Amino acid sequence: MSQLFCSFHALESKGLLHFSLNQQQVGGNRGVPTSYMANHSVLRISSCKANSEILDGEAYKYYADGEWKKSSSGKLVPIINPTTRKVHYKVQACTQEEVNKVMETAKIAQKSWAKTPLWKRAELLHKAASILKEYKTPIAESLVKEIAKPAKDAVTEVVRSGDLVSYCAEEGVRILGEGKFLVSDSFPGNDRTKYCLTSKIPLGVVLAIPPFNYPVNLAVSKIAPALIAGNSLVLKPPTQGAVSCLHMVHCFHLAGFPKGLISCVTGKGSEIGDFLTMHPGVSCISFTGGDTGIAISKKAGMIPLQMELGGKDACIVLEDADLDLVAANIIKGGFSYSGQRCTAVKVVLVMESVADALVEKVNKRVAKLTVGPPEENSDITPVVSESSANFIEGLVVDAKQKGATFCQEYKRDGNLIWPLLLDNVRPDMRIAWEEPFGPVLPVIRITSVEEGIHHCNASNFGLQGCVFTKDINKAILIGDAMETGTVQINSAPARGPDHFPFQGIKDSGIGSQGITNSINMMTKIKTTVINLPTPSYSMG
Ligand SMILES: NC(=O)c1ccc[n+]([C@@H]2O[C@H](COP(=O)([O-])OP(=O)(O)OC[C@H]3O[C@@H](n4cnc5c(N)ncnc54)[C@H](O)[C@@H]3O)[C@@H](O)[C@H]2O)c1
Repeated sequence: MSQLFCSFHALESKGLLHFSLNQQQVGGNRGVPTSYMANHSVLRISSCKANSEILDGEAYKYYADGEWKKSSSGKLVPIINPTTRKVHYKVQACTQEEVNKVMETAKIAQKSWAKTPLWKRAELLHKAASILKEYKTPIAESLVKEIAKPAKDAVTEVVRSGDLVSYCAEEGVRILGEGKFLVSDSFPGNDRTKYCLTSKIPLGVVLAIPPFNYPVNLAVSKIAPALIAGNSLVLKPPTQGAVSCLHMVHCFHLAGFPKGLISCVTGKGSEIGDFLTMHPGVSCISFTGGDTGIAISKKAGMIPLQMELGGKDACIVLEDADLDLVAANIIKGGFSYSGQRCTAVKVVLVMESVADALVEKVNKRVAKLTVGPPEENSDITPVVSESSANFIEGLVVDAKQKGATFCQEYKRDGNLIWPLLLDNVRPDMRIAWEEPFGPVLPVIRITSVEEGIHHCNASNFGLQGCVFTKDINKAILIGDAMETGTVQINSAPARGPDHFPFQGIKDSGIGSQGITNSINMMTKIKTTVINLPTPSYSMG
């Protein structure tokens, strides 16, 4: 048995090799193992082969035409580990010429994919989902190193992504298997001489651009609906998160999707970003991120756009709320993954009469949050980059100068910022409106519910919001008055479960996500009309 084991410490240090070889060898189109044992020191032979495919020395290759390639640019983009602030990975800096080639092959691959039966498309997606779950360890480890996601949450992100892909395959065969049948005589002046058949057809090439904070989950939430609907897919991963995305794409490669159907191009936004989003070969853009999405929307051509952008999710707390429940949700909603979530609670609007009690309860819980490296599963880990930490600090300094009450001392070490609750924040402070994307949470005391709704609606964002009260009638009225894509009653904002519709209004986005909505968005309706020489009515 021992001769079947191989150990590659160099690769292991890159988070690539974490599986043990056993004798129940392998299945799958490209030699993918059917099962792995997470042994953390050795690896299956087939997995050695697979991983050597995606690495060139220290650098990760990009994926095009079913192959792992080095860019002809000869240049690499470094990925900085937010914890150590040192270069941890390197990815290819793809050129515009390489983007052109990817677009060409994506277009060709899509044509035959559209002719692949729906059940076969679903079957491949199920296969990719199960490989993704088997590969959770190396993908999760990249998430830890690239974006400082706590180790446990990193695994959860990958498993959730596998579930999303499977759910999407199932949902796709149901909703794409149905069309409509219309008859002409329902419209005034018409006899029943026309039968109209509608079906959903693919758009072509979908460009997917996810953000750094959920690079795997927010990539598959675009990839799976695009593929089940018969589109091809070009992925442009975020720089921080690119290696996790490449590992994830490798799972789709191993599942055996046709060549050119999925591509993953890495590189600098400044060199290939605009080139990709304005490329004539792109038929649809699904983007999740910040203000970059607004700029992309203005530059993109006449194609469907799915934009999920920033948020400033308000948490409105009424006098009758269960304050322990509110405090628990503020901690979960405001501080998990160090506040780097689009749906994080980003401003608390609490009735003055219960504000002292709530702030005290939240402070007690803040004191229990652990702060440190993601490898140790700390609650608060370094934010993604130095520039992000500097931005957050700018908001804190502004609040200090304008007289906010600091419930904790402001503390920062490199990219690590300790959790901070700012009480008595006023509307003239930047943090009342801007998205810190860090573990700093403002509390604004309000004297009426209307004041809270007004603050929520005065924001340029409208992603989610939440309201805490025991009075369901009031909750409904307040929820209806809040100009946000979703309102949560008695819980923190959240994107999942992934089949729920998810959308922002105003600067928070265009269109709606969630599995069903994304599949529909990545299709268009085609109709075929059968014209009869004489009217025909069924009698029975
Ligand atoms: N609404 C949502 O569903 C949702 C979910 C997660 C994150 N977000 C938002 O994302 C932001 C944080 O993520 P981020 O910092 O990665 O966002 P970002 O806007 O800086 O980057 C998002 C993506 O755009 C790419 N990009 C940058 N310049 C580009 C260009 N010119 N052309 C094409 N692509 C380009 C980046 O590489 C990245 O992949 C926050 O504002 C957060 O609220 C929103």
